Amino acid sequence: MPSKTTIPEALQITSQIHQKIFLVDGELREWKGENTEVISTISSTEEYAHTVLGSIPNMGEAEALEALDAAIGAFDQGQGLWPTMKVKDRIECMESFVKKMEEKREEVVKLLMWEIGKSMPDSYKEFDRTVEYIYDTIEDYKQLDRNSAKFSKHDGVYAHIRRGPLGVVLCLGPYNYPLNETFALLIPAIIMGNTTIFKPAKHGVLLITLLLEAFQSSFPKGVVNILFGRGRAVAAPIMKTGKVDVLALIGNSKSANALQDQHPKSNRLRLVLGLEAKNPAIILPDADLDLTINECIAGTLSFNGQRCTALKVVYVHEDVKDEFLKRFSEKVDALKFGNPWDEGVKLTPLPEPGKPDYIQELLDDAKAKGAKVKNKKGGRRSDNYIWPAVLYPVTKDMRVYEEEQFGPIIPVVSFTDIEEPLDDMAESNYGQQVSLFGKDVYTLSPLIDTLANLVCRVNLNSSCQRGPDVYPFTGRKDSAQSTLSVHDALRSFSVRTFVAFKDNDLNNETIEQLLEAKVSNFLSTDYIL
Ligand SMILES: O=C[C@H](O)COP(=O)(O)O
Repeated sequence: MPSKTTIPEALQITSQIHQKIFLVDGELREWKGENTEVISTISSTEEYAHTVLGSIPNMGEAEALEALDAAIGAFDQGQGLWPTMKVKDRIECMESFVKKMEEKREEVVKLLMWEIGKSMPDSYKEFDRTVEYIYDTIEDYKQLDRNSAKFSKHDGVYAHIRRGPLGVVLCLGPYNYPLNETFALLIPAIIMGNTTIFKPAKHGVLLITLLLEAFQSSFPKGVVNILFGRGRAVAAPIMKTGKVDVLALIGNSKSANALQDQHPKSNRLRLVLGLEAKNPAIILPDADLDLTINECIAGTLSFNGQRCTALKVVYVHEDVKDEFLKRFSEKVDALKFGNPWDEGVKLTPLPEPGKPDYIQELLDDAKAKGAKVKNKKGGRRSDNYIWPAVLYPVTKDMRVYEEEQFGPIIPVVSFTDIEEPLDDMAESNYGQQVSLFGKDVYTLSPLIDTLANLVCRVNLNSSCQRGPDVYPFTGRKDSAQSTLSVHDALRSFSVRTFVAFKDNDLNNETIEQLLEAKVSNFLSTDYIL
């Protein structure tokens, strides 16, 4: 693992990328219009102020509609193209892509650090986790296909049931996991036989351009179309046509709702959405505080709290509140701030110029309404960074109680009756995960049952997280639509479809011939009988 990266090295990578290229209908096309500068997140520090890493095309309606036409063409042209292609051939395309992607590991990781400020270990983890996700998806897809080889028979009717694609998928990924979360949508959508239009987020976008050629050379034309620009300029015109079958987005519900509203037949639209969350930690009086504090540090502050799964409010029982606040605050102040490649760094620059100002607003609002900053460094500004603030007591009238802060600020609420956090969770607009810290099984057991009906994942004595990627990733209320995971995503991007036939002489003969001919995925699978 390289120990350091430098601006010249980052610029060398970006200068080798042909930054004015986009992918439509199997062609890497040259963009001749306006561009937008990509400024490094590390620019928020004085040392690297205003480092321009490159630029990306500022596309609009014309390119968006060309990409849509290409995706529709690749889906609709019938026999032999992507949706009807033999499963093993589709798998070969995906294997070819992932192999080419693996060759780009070092460059992609460096751009993750420079573009979004993710620490070096976490950047490698994001890349490796994504590659593993693709291989696991391929394996799971093979298994799905193998299982579908079995015929059903009920009341004299045979059925061969498979999973088929839904159509055209518009895929929009987030800046905090520009590779992993985007590909957690894109890869299952593609492998299931859908065709796609993908637009990366505004941060973490150059690293996608590193992979354009791998996409172009691995998949038939029109299967993957990649555009750049603002969501409003690119995604909205596509939605307005009403020709998108799936909106796949990880981001905020405001964008998801706005796009959904553009679709004239939104009742036909499948939604695969990963949205906001306000995951709480609940600390019971008998919790192991050493473990709890470590888990809460990771849960609240990994990648500066810029994770939808981050712990965004801590409920601590009154009996252990003082000790928790003291020790937790000391640990927060002992974390190391620095550039992503610095050894042992836990806090890194924030990507959006407005983010530290927003955190400051939340902090000022809470302080004006009676909360105190419990850690010595809390709220200090250094360059464009704001040091994590541990806030107590936080009350319902404060903005930080309600809003998904998605950054380094930690609201703490104390309770004496467990009904208090449970009522808050029941009233919340969100329902993704919870972390529960405690030991007594007779207290934990009924609580786990209750919590499991309020959120979709209860983490016992551990922080909230999405992975391992084989586990379901979803949420209740405004937190999600559909489920992601290696296994679930294949189902989220497909529909069950089948061929049925009555048991008669003509059919018996026809089926035998179809099985023999092996020309379609139906009634002729390689694994059948
Ligand atoms: O932004 C939300 C991500 O899904 C969080 O994923 P993670 O728990 O793996 O960091």
